[in-house]
Amino acid sequence: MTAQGFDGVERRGLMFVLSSPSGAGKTTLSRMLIDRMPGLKMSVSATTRPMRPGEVDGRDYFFVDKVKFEAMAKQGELLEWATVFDNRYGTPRAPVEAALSAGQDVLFDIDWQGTQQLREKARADVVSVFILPPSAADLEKRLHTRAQDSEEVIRGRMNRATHELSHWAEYDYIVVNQNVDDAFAEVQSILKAERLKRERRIGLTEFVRGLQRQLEK
Ligand SMILES: Nc1nc2c(ncn2[C@@H]2O[C@H](COP(=O)(O)OP(=O)(O)O)[C@@H](O)[C@H]2O)c(=O)[nH]1
Ligand SMILES: Nc1ncnc2c1ncn2[C@@H]1O[C@H](COP(=O)(O)OP(=O)(O)O)[C@@H](O)[C@H]1O
Repeated sequence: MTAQGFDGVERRGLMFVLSSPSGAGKTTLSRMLIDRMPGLKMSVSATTRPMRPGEVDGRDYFFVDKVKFEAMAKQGELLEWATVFDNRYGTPRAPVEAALSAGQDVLFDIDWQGTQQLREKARADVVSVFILPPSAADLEKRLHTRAQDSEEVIRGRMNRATHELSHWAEYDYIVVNQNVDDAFAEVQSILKAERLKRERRIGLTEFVRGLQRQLEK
């Protein structure tokens, strides 16, 4: 699984994970990353939760029923999966493997349970970012302004936020999403720096040898 860096040095593709309590801004930041960062592909999850207004099957999620989800899990088609808010969510394996071997990095919007499973499978290739809301009041306001869930679902998501938050320290980076442009710039810097890490850049030895040969002439 290798990617060509923008400077021509070959490197391993990475798995870039964003997690947060619901409403903190993962979806917003993911869309900005996909639009503005070449070489990054979104992993589209399968879920048993109902589609929200404005969501598109195959773009936001693959919306499947419980029977289909169980069959996918049983046949090893999911790289990881978890139950969140009484619904099942999982990452289809094939598109991730195809993207990585085509030299792309893959972006995941998954919860802490999925992040743990990815880390167990490919620790060195996983870069994880936890997004925090600036305050509980902002989180609640964002869940309301999104206007896509019932009062009851919003209450459930607020109640679960404390549990989600408790996993913040398992992540490599923490970003507070107060101003969305600032938060995006921070997440983008993390990805740019991680792409340059020496241990991912398997083509470096050859590149430096080439430089040395040129210097010796
Ligand atoms: N483990 C795992 N979690 C997922 C996956 N897809 C989405 N999630 C998480 O499930 C939670 C609920 O997602 P969703 O219903 O879209 O609500 P959101 O929190 O408003 O984005 C979020 O924490 C997502 O990150 C997946 O494939 N695997
Ligand atoms: N920095 C921000 N300031 C104000 N509103 C925001 C900010 N970031 C995201 N939002 C809004 O908050 C709502 C929830 O964001 P979303 O990206 O759907 O969160 P998540 O995917 O984590 O559940 C959306 O309506 C989004 O437009």
